[in-house]
Amino acid sequence: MGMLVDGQWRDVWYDTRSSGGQFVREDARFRHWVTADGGPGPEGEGGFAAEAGRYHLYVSLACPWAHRTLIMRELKDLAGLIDVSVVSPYMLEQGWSFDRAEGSTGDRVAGHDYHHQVYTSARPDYTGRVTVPVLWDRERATIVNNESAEILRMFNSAFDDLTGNTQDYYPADLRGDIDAWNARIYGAINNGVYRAGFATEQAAYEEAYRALFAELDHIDAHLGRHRYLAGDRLTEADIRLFTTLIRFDAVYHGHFKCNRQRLEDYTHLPGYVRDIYQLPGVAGTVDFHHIKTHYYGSHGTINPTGIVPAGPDIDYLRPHGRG
Ligand SMILES: N[C@@H](CCC(=O)N[C@@H](CS)C(=O)NCC(=O)O)C(=O)O
Repeated sequence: MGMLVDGQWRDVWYDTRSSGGQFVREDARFRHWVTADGGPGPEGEGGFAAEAGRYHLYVSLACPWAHRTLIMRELKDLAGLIDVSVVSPYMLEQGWSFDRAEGSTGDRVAGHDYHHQVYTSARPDYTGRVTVPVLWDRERATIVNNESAEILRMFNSAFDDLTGNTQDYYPADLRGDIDAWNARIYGAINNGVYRAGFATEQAAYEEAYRALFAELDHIDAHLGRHRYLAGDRLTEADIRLFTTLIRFDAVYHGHFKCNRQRLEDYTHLPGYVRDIYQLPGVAGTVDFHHIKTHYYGSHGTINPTGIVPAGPDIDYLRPHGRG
């Protein structure tokens, strides 16, 4: 664990002292956009046209943010156009690293040993955290974007002419609703589990814990009336929620002390998770070995022994009863 400062790797843990024991997530730094014709995207310069084989996705199978992009890649038939490198599940002194053990792939573009080298090859004097996912452009040899929410949007539409898949997970008529769900789910749930787990003061932990379960309660009730968050259509808001929920009982409940109850103890959330898990292509993106090994094996301050729990034993393929 660490970060780059002026292109030099420093092995430092998150600073929670300056924020009253709270974990504060840093904004991603690379914000360019791939567009169908290479024209400018909403936040970045142009010059990144959608092309088969040009872009590469660096992910961790453990990471819920990277997981979103892997799911969208499946749902949008992008696997043949955008290839993937999978980092080692362990994030230790050098941060994310590359090897070929345990289902990792190594760095398939440049053969780097460490993910921070991907960042410094894009920007030699980079200062900031070194995170996954990263969308890499082979042609310009740089990072296009390292913010999963934006990579998700690009995957949703930029490559449609190449794939012929025009399924829209951010449809214009539902955007207000989707944006509202995303905002509350990011704070209370996606980032909320981390705010609970990485808190270093009791009050900061309890505040995150309360907000997390209040929001899960709210969503569980909502899912009693609707199949998905925005009604009867699966949208990106569901994908963004799913990647946290599928990790909940295996990791966040124990490791991050989110233990008021298990996700499986809710009424509607478990079937909703299975519904999404059973969509074509999704189950193949879920790797519980990487998920558990990463969290329990990488956070020495939280789990010093590195013992990885054997359970839970949950069958995500049993009927979901929704639909
Ligand atoms: N806002 C980013 C966050 C990504 C992120 O924080 N990824 C984690 C893994 S789950 C990471 O790489 N952390 C390394 C670090 O913070 O040093 C996104 O959604 O893409």
